[in-house]
Amino acid sequence: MLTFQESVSLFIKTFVKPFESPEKLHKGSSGRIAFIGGCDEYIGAPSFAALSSLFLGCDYAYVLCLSNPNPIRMLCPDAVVIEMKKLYEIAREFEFQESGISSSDFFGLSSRVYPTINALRVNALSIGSGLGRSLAAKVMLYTCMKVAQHKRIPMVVDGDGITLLCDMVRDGWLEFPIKNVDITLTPNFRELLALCIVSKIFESDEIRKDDHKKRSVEDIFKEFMNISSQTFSLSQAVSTSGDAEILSSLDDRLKDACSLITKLCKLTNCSILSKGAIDIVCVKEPVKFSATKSTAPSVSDSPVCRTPSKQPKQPVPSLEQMIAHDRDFEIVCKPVYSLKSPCRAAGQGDIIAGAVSTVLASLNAIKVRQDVFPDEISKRFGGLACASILVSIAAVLTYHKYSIGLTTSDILKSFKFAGKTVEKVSKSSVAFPTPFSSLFKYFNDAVE
Ligand SMILES: NC(=O)C1=CN([C@@H]2O[C@H](COP(=O)(O)OP(=O)(O)OC[C@H]3O[C@@H](n4cnc5c(N)ncnc54)[C@H](O)[C@@H]3O)[C@@H](O)[C@H]2O)[C@@H](O)CC1
Ligand SMILES: Nc1ncnc2c1ncn2[C@@H]1O[C@H](COP(=O)(O)OP(=O)(O)OP(=O)(O)O)[C@@H](O)[C@H]1O
Repeated sequence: MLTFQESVSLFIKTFVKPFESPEKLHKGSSGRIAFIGGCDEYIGAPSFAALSSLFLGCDYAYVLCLSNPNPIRMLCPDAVVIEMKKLYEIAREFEFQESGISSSDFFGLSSRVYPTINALRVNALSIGSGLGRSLAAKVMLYTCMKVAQHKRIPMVVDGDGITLLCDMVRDGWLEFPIKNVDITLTPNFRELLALCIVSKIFESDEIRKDDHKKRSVEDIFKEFMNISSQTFSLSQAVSTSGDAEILSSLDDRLKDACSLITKLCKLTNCSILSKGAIDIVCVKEPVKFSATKSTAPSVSDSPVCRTPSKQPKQPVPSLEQMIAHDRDFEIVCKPVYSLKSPCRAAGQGDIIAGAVSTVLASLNAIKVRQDVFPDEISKRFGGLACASILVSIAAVLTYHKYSIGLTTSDILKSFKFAGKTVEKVSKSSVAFPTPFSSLFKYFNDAVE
């Protein structure tokens, strides 16, 4: 297993490798991604995600939105924007019904949109940025899971997508662990807490046993958020010294957060990039699809709407059962130390979702990179941590320029130089593994 810094550096080295032989490239070689997001309220979020992916080298971005597509087309003319408003309108009728929607109507709606999503030639799906929480959004989430499973492509679930996923598990429509779909979750603090609640992590024996100090998981969460000022300085020290492995000096509470996220990863069977003052990347072995034709993700036959207390038919297995069942379940979970911008402009999470999707699409699209890494986990870890670091650096550099006037659109403009930075670092003679200070310096040079 590679160290943190080795994983990130190797990812940087290999990320731009295909560009060395451009004659072999064609449109889409470096990633084709569909972003499913955007509703009447949120136009910016899917545009941020799609632009972030295009800026990091993705060749082709689709946006499938539940609203009028024209504003997104204006914001993001480089993306192919597909309108799914009809689904929204049909589903809305069911939302007004007293009894909610029946399972057969739900699956009916899903099968109406399945052909549209399945027809897209993509290496990854990314759902949730500004998706809203309508019934149509839920149908899109379920349908994307089916498509991702059928096409055997990675799927990123962000923002409202995570909230809907939690709702569906709570209402008995989906079960954790999610099987046969390669999902990476990118929760913010609130979404992480929702995932923990719905996965019943708080009830697992392992958590109770671990929690000598009898703190509730909510307390651990609060402390996790409160450590930001301490870990912020540690993070800065790591970034400048280039030593990302000073885990011995890690705050105990950050260790708690890592162990919690590792358990969540096991319970959900999803990789996780948890966003906050310190991003935490938790990567599991990518899904091994069974050789036989896969079935849809398990969804029970119960109504999907207005049944908040509906329980899953089968109880979620305990952590011990899962570990016993999945003996070779390998997981790496580490905090990502990086300089952070103190300005919390909304939409930064959407940029991360775009970057993460690009990394996963590119790993999926270009098989040659797979030989360079000793194992799948290091490769994925390097990619996700790299995405987090690049967005953070872009935010810091832009903050230095605009101070509190910083907006997410400004960060995106800087993020356009992430690709150039990665290319320069990969071609430079800086030591391997690359110190983060070098990454920062190259990014700064590129932006200026
Ligand atoms: N311009 C746009 O179109 C934007 C759309 N967005 C989308 O809007 C949807 C909902 O996101 P929202 O940001 O409204 O909802 P969130 O779930 O992120 O936040 C809801 C509330 O949770 C609390 N919260 C969130 N993070 C917290 C933290 N770290 N510590 C303490 N409390 C915290 C805050 O009180 C916040 O108002 C998502 O799909 C997202 O992608 C956002 O990305 C913002 C920008
Ligand atoms: N307290 C913080 N201090 C410094 N940086 C932070 C803090 N919280 C989040 N960030 C940075 O912002 C990024 C996005 O996290 P955030 O919690 O804003 O996600 P989000 O809520 O999904 O964003 P969005 O506004 O797009 O919905 C993180 O990955 C991190 O780099």
